[in-house]
Amino acid sequence: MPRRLVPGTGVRVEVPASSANLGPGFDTLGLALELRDTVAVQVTGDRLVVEVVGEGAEEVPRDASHLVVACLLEGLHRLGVEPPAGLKVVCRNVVPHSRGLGSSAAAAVAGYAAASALAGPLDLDLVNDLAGAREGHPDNSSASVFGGMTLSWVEDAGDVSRGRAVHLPGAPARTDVSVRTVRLDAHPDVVPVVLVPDTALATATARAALPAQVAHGDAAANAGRAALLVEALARRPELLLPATRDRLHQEQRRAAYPETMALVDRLRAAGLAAVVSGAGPTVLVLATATNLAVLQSLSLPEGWLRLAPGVATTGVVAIPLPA
Ligand SMILES: Nc1ncnc2c1ncn2[C@@H]1O[C@H](COP(=O)(O)OP(=O)(O)O)[C@@H](O)[C@H]1O
Ligand SMILES: N[C@@H](CCOP(=O)(O)O)C(=O)O
Repeated sequence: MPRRLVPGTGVRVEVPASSANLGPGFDTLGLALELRDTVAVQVTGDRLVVEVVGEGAEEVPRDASHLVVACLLEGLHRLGVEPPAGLKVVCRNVVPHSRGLGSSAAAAVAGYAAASALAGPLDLDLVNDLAGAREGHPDNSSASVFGGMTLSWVEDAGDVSRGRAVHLPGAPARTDVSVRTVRLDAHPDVVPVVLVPDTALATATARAALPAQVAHGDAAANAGRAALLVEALARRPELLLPATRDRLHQEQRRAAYPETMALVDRLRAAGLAAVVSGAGPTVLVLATATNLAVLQSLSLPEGWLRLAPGVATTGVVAIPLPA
């Protein structure tokens, strides 16, 4: 028998943006950024009301297909909670959409976290699993869930250690993946700076530009750089420039974001650890106290915005709302 939520029950969720890949850590590494979307959910009378202010307000739907709402309803269903007859969902969006700052992952995390917190204590592992499965790559969503720097991987369906899978009678088939994450603190000298253009690129479009196969040498080179990057980000920021060299995805997507790659090339030539943020077109610079002034002295192309949001050391939080 599904549980029912009492009208008046509510929760406010705050979820950080993320930058994925960080160069060679394709689909694996993420860094949470202190730019937060806020979603307030209240169980009400008889209909769904969705209000949106801020980023994406002109574009996103106001019905059950809204990404936060869809994940919220799916999460409740998986947790054996009857979808309430009425819901008010108020979204205050700060994370730019389709720029490579993990807005869709943040929205999914917000929806699943709200469901989990309404059903009981917030279960971060469950949220990580569901959001990673929905996104199809766990790098952004894990950073939004746990904060800091995250290393995520996916267990195979047959792996006995797959852990937190949820099977409920009547629920849709569970995904055949289980997301695992290790969270690390970035070195305090690392200053993430994002350079955000005024043009959008859907992640799905950028993923479609990737080749189906990669050369063994490129894969081996990336494995080495990704391993080095963990050490550079956590303990030795002076190694960030070589550690952020990628051979698996950035060059392969150059045609999808030529201005982004031109900027990455220019910044790297100036000694800055610049990479494409996620699937672009934003550029992420992992600056340090020693080279921040160089970055600040460089001009940006017309229409680009420079932000230094800082690392979000905490991930998603859920705060109960008074009835
Ligand atoms: N806060 C949000 N609320 C509703 N939908 C969102 C939200 N954030 C992102 N989306 C959806 O996700 C799309 C962007 O996802 P995606 O292409 O993966 O880019 P990003 O790099 O920003 O995650 C938006 O066009 C919108 O459909
Ligand atoms: N690993 C993914 C990351 C996508 O990040 P987003 O912020 O652009 O959604 C990829 O590179 O495709």
